[in-house]
Order: sequence, then C-alpha cells, then structure tokens
Amino acid sequence: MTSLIKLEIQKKTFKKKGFSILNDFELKVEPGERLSIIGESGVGKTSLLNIIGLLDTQYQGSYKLFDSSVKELSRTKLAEWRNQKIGFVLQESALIHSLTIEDNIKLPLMYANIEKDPTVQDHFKRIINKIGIESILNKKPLECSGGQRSRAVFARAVIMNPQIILSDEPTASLDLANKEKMINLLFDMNKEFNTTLITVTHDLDLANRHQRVITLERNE
Ligand SMILES: Nc1ncnc2c1ncn2[C@@H]1O[C@H](COP(=O)(O)OP(=O)(O)OP(=O)(O)O)[C@@H](O)[C@H]1O
Repeated sequence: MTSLIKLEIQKKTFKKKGFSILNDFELKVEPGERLSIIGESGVGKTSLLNIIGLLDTQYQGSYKLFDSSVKELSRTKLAEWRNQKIGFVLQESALIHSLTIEDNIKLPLMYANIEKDPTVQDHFKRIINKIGIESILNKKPLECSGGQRSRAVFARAVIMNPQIILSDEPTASLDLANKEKMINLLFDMNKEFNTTLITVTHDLDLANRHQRVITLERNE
C-alpha cells in the first residue's frame, strides 16, 4: 500500500538563525491513522505541521503526499489541496472577527466556489448539527464563548470533508467538558470518514488516546 504521507526531511533552517530543526526526520502515515506528535517546546512540532499541511515548502528533503511529490506542485495546486484535502484545527483565534460564525465556517466552500451546491448545503447542516453550534451561526466570534469558538474552528476545518486533519494544541484553551467534546469530534471524523488525524499536543492524555505517538527530539 502506498503511504498517504511519506516525508524525508534532511533539515529545516530559518534565515538568520544559526540552527536547524527536523534533522534527518522521517515520517510515514497511512490513510485513517491517528497520530500524535509531542516534544518539548521549540523542538519543531508546529514547523512540522506547517510542512505536512503544505504551508511551508522551504526545507531540505522530499515529501510525497497522495503519491505526488509536493515540491513539484504548482502554487495553485498547493492552495487547492490545502483548502480541499487538509483541515487545520488551530487555536480559536484563527477565526475572522468581522465575519459571522456561519461565514467563517463557509470560507473554504467560498474559496472552492461551491457554497451554493445543494449537497454541500446538506453537508454543512449535518456538520453544524453534529457539532451542536446551530444557535451561534449568526453571531460574531467575539460574541461566543471560547468553547463555542473552538467548535466553530473545528467545523471550518471539516467542512470540506478533508482526508487529513492537522490539529495544533486543539484542546489547549478548553475546560474539561469542552476538551472531551473536541476529542470526540476529532475521533468521530476518523471513525466515520476514515480521516487521518495528526495532532500536536503537550497533553499526554490526549496524545495517548491516538494510535501512535511520536516524540520529536531536539537535534544537537
Ligand atoms: N518563522 C520562523 N522564523 C525563525 N525561526 C522560527 C520560525 N518558526 C519557528 N522558528 C523556530 O524554530 C523552532 C521550532 O519552532 P516550532 O514552533 O516549530 O516549535 P514547537 O515544538 O511547535 O514549539 P511549542 O511547543 O512551543 O509550540 C523554534 O526555535 C522557533 O523559534
């Protein structure tokens, strides 16, 4: 079977910084896997998510995603895949404050120009219902609670039914009840659609609920 993700990084360096991260780092991920990434602060977890999520292509090494070599993809293709195949669950602050929750969630549909498609409308209703945020659709993010905003970020991440969900500290700002809701939503997507989950976290309890845990080590 071909891996969904096949990453072989020699190193990632930043301009003006005298060090590199992700030295000789290799990762293979299969479709439907639940993987978590842990490691001390500054080791490169978010940088790795940015590479996997096609936000960063500036590193030494190769990356095959869906059997295509990422470095050979055009900028348009990269943007299309980021929008359609990958869902990013970032901190709640990733919402646009001037838009309603509904418009925030529908942004990926608008980028793909499919927001009027009837099947898409059905999917939108289903996701909203599953996540339980019907009552806040007309509100602006700052009129919502932190837990509601997190669920809206999640809804936006899954509205395109992505094959991969990348989460960066998805439960960091949530209380216990909302944390459980968020974890259930993530794992439900995995169960129902075989969505691959890659979760960066400092929370060992959350990490250990994944099938596989990778610890990033600091390179000397
Ligand atoms: N755009 C950038 N320019 C320069 N250095 C950067 C940039 N992004 C990250 N770094 C550096 O790369 C290293 C890894 O950062 P990264 O955010 O990936 O770590 P992390 O493991 O996610 O940390 P944390 O757990 O604190 O979020 C850090 O030393 C950071 O300062």
